[in-house]
Amino acid sequence: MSDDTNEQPVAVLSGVVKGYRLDDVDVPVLKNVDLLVRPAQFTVVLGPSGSGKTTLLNLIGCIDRPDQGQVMVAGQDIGPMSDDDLAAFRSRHIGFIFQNFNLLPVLSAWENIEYPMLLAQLPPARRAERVRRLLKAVGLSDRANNRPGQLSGGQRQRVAIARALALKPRLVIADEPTANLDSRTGAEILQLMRGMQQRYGISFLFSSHDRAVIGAADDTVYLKDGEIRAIRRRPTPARPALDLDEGSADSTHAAGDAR
Ligand SMILES: Nc1ncnc2c1ncn2[C@@H]1O[C@H](COP(=O)(O)OP(=O)(O)OP(=O)(O)O)[C@@H](O)[C@H]1O
Repeated sequence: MSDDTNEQPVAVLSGVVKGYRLDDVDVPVLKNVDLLVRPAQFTVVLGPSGSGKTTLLNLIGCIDRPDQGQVMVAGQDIGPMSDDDLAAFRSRHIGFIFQNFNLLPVLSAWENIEYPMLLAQLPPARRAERVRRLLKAVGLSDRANNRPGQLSGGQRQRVAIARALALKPRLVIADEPTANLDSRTGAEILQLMRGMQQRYGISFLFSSHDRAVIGAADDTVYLKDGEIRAIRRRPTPARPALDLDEGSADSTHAAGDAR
């Protein structure tokens, strides 16, 4: 690896090759990618359309496996895992945030956040306490019973952030998380994610064209034609992290959000 860090990474890619087969033709997408994703940082992947950003995020998000090379996430090589093991590993270690929020429309904010914990069979009392803390942390305690259709875009993304954190992941993958928000709301969402990242020591890995997201990045990965052309890292001091189930759940959101 060419990356230089003394910290335990959340993901390490070595010699990763990934392509797709279209009409009997192999289309290479990622070509010999080496990357280290630092813990508790904002990492943004930049690149032109078709450069392989989503393909890269899908590998690190354990949605897909490499054709060649190795993808280590939270210290585990995902290549040899069965589909079931990979799915279980993904839900335990990784949260996802999407530009379209992807909330279940018939469920309330509370139920959307609780849903991953139900699937993971957490006991009811633990679920309830964690949903309460997460709603407070994203500034939506008073919207627990609202369904997504009764929330603004920014509030929906807050619910999605809380849901992404429900199983205490080490890594949150956010695909253009501010793309469908106006710039002020996008800035609030960014600030909220920064607060979560610092408070709970979570890594955020973004794909984004939003200048505000790019400007906030600790690490920026430039992808072109399936190759990493440059990595810029800002030195960031390590901070002590809280456990989601411990300490106070004070809101870390920007003022004036609870519209
Ligand atoms: N499932 C698939 N089957 C076939 N080809 C695919 C598949 N997924 C992606 N590709 C191709 O791989 C290349 C890289 O796609 P990818 O979605 O990773 O790019 P991207 O950088 O995220 O692009 P964008 O910014 O437009 O979302 C593109 O040429 C795309 O057409």
